[in-house]
Amino acid sequence: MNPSEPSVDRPLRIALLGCGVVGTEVARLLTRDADELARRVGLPLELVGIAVRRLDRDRDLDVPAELFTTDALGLVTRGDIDVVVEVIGGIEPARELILAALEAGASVVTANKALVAEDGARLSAAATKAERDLSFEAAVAGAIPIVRPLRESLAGDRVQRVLGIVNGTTNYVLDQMTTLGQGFSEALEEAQRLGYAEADPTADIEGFDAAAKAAILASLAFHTRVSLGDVHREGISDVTAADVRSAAEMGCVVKLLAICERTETSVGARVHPAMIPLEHPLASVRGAYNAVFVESEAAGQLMFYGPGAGGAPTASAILGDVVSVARNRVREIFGPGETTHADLEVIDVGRARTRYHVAIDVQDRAGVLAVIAQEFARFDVSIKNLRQEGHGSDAQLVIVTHEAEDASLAATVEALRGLDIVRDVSSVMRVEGGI
Ligand SMILES: NC(=O)C1=CN([C@@H]2O[C@H](COP(=O)(O)OP(=O)(O)OC[C@H]3O[C@@H](n4cnc5c(N)ncnc54)[C@H](OP(=O)(O)O)[C@@H]3O)[C@@H](O)[C@H]2O)C=CC1
Ligand SMILES: N[C@@H](CC=O)C(=O)O
Repeated sequence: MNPSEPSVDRPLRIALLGCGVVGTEVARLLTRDADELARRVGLPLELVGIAVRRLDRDRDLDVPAELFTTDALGLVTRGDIDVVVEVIGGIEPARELILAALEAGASVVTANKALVAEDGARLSAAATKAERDLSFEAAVAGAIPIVRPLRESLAGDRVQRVLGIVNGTTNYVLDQMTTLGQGFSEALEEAQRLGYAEADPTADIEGFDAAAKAAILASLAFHTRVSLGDVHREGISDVTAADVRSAAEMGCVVKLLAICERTETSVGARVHPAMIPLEHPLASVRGAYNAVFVESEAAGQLMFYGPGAGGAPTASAILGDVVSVARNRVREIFGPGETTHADLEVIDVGRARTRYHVAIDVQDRAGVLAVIAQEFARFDVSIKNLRQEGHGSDAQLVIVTHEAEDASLAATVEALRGLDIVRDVSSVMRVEGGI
């Protein structure tokens, strides 16, 4: 057989698991663009079933009612499915369904970052064993191509750092708070209404979603397995209007960042709010947009930017994967399979190097600055700048440190809290990206 000739000569059958914000758009594009997709793949793609939780729901989708089923397992194991698209979310039943689909001979496309971050190694091994594809471009940063660039385009380079805004909901909320002075709850409700948030928005707000994406990015970028539990995680629920103001006074903006770094022998991944200077490219990432900076040895700095959440943008990434795995099915090939072959130590956030912005409410009396400075020096943390606001019982010191180990910075803050001249350490936030 000529390897460039298709070895399958019938329409490819697609099963869709989930028809919510993302699934609805996937089904819409698959049906609307059927002819065009058939030309790109080499064979027609036929949507043969859509698994949902409830059949009685009103759906804004023009497909035959008989496509819908509540028997997702029956759908993926019926024996003639070529590609399963999983957009249910969460761990179970998504994991069971994906494993069953692979075992039944289907390739799988998923947007499920929670599952890929938690059990990516098992899913990947199952795909390799079944000689099928497992693709998850939509799991990180919505429409932005970043999984494939890390897994394929940069596979010959040495990536040193990945710094990104990878959660659309929290970026939307922080942006609304910063630019419109909107309240936290109001902004979150809006993000939910626009389809950006997870089914349980705690996953967004508390940083779990971004941490899952950081685990996937670090695993791909550094070719070593980084799991969700390895990622240090802080969300944005403690970010106050005062933090946002304080950042603005320093010429900064508050963003929820995912930071993945490697040394010769180790990797680290963390997610937390941070102040970044307005002139930094990530500062201008607005609304539900995402951006991922990649620093690699040979290529230098690369930036990937685009819509990070929402039905249509996410469906775009999924359809890209569908076309890609369908082309492989047509030729009966698969790959590239597991790419995490290095075995680097995953280090704790305490060993990460960063800077802190600290606002300390103090009793303003003689020698107070010396006492505070001494605490920083005791933990080997150097002060970059210090400014005093107010005086007497209203005095506040605002300090920005030089880079130090996160553990030393945390110990300094702990020690400050124990001083009798300190009324409160009212804000502690990491500072990233220069200034
Ligand atoms: N929304 C976004 O912007 C993005 C989402 N993602 C990921 O995409 C996935 C889907 O997200 P989203 O579309 O927003 O989620 P939704 O909550 O909008 O949709 C979930 C869908 O799954 C169906 N479902 C739930 N449980 C089951 C079950 N046990 N069996 C069959 N179907 C079930 C629901 O059925 P029913 O309709 O009957 O309730 C619904 O159709 C998640 O993994 C999410 O993390 C990734 C990138 C962006
Ligand atoms: N809830 C997620 C959706 C996309 O991954 C987000 O807000 O980024």
